[in-house]
Amino acid sequence: MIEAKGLRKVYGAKTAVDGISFTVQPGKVTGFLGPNGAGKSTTMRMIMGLDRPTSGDVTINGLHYSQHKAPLHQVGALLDAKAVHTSRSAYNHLRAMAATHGIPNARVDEVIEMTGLTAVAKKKAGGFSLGMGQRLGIANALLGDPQTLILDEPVNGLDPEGVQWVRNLARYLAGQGKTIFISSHLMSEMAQTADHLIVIGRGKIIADTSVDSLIESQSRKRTLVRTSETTRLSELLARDGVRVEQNERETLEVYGVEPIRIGQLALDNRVLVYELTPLTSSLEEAYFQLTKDEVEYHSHISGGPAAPGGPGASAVPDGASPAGVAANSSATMEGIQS
Ligand SMILES: Nc1ncnc2c1ncn2[C@@H]1O[C@H](COP(=O)(O)OP(=O)(O)OP(=O)(O)O)[C@@H](O)[C@H]1O
Repeated sequence: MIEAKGLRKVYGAKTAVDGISFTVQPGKVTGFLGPNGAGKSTTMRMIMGLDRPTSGDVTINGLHYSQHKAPLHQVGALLDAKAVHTSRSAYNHLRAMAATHGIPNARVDEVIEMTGLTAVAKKKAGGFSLGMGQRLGIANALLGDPQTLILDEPVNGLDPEGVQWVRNLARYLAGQGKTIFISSHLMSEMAQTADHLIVIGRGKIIADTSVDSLIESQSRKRTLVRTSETTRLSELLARDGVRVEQNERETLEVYGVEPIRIGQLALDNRVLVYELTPLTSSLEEAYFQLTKDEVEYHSHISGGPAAPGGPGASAVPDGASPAGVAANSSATMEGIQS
């Protein structure tokens, strides 16, 4: 279980994460959803002890990352693994990592198999495609058979088969009772993978709910009504203060009331209705509604957003990534190996 309480991270003048509290439960896939710059990666880095919170606290199974005696068995993470630059083969990289943590080679074979890397395991990881790099990052995260898995945008740049694979893996591991926390800026992806969603915008939590409840809470209640007496039914509804729109002939869209109320009103007034269909927003619409004021715009004209390590960044020594964390800098990857 991951528990964050009042978690906050300020970089200079920028509040990346603004006092958020949430719990990520075992046995579920929890999606961490938000537009670019919302604070997802910063939160995940704080969970993994890579960034020190400005205030607040976050624990994994009751302890800070650094307090765990065998962290690799507690939590594995793939953080921002866009590329893996190493001259070692995937196999040797994982073996070196396993050796430093007393993990048997048999587990290396297992994770290579699980992540579909068998055919390329002896090849240099530096030459891997994006998808293979992601798989290696996930293999790395799975090495200690951790109870908790944290994946930051794991499907970015993957082909449909890779996306499906990550989805199945997440669901399989959650089914085994593990805590799975996955970030994404794509609602469509999360809707198919997650049981629960934590939505973040500009460093603040804007929803912490099940996928179904999110749709329910965001969708404006609308009913499609087909009747040959649109004018009469519109007048009857309007008399009750109900908003009605006529889009096509014999078709009304009625807002904010249950279909049964419309049906009853029609029946009481002997108006023939031949269709009453509740309309719900898609999850994508619900997400857009929720985050439309929270999107952060960056100018990329003069160098883009502040680079990590910029003013006010917390001091994490180069190559000091905790074991079990895959990252996209070669320095960090080598730091893990050594
Ligand atoms: N080291 C840093 N120094 C200064 N600002 C930072 C640093 N790291 C992140 N930020 C800023 O904090 C905010 C949150 O960034 P973060 O990377 O956590 O968002 P995100 O939700 O993961 O976004 P994305 O989907 O684009 O990766 C952004 O405005 C970002 O520019």
